Amino acid sequence: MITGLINANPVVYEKKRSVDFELHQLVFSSSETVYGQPEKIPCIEDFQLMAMNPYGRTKLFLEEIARDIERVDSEWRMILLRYFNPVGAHESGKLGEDPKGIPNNLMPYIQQVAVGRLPELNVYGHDYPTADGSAVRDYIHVMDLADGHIAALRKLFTTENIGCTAYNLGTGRGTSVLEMVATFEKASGKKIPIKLCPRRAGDATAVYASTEKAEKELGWKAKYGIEEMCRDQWKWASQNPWGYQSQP
Ligand SMILES: O=c1ccn([C@@H]2O[C@H](COP(=O)(O)OP(=O)(O)O[C@H]3O[C@H](CO)[C@@H](O)[C@H](O)[C@H]3O)[C@@H](O)[C@H]2O)c(=O)[nH]1
Repeated sequence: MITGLINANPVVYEKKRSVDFELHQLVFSSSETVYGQPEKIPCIEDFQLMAMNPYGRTKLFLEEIARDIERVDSEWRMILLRYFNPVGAHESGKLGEDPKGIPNNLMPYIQQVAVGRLPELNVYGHDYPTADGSAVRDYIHVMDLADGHIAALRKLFTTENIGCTAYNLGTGRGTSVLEMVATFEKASGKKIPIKLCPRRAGDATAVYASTEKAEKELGWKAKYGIEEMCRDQWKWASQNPWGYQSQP
């Protein structure tokens, strides 16, 4: 029996292929982005879903395809894991994220400012209806995320009638962009210069997870807070300022 774990790549469902490989169990890496601009927070798994940007639509489409497959072929067992915002690195400082080019995401960008590769962080949006005006997300340590996958696989292997079920992988805590910058500055001892910029198109105001379903059904709960996320991200960055490359 093969269990598939796939990320952003589209999955093409081919009956013949699934029979050849006996692939009928799948963990899909979905994303909090499928909640779009939620009317209420925390986000609960049975909320109505929507896409606010092209990336979000890929995740939404793939979730829908997974649900369609399960509806027509009950042999399938699928878990859709909705990652919130994964950050941090392995605590050894040897494994971390190394995006190509200028990073799109907040933490890799902050990290590159801290090591001197970029001059300042553009903070997209300072007029959101949040405590400090910057957008709020649910950041989750990558090691917690990894444990969440193990819990999901256990659930998949032991639950005959799981069907196609979604779980949030988040901490349940919302943190603003400016709070994240301040926490990283503390963890690294580096000043992160910021420039307040207009909102980025396609961004939601505030998104964080309800963790109840994952806690109850997967027996999984995030252990780390933003201090540990920033500590481990900085360990990786300070030991590997140019990621896996030597300095160009
Ligand atoms: O240079 C930057 C980058 C981001 N942000 C803000 O920081 C927040 C978080 O942004 P980002 O790290 O890009 O993540 P999101 O856009 O919230 O989430 C996307 O990126 C995540 C990390 O890959 C995925 O987990 C999500 O599914 C996907 O929706 C947002 O308010 C951004 O506007 C900045 O202010 N400056």
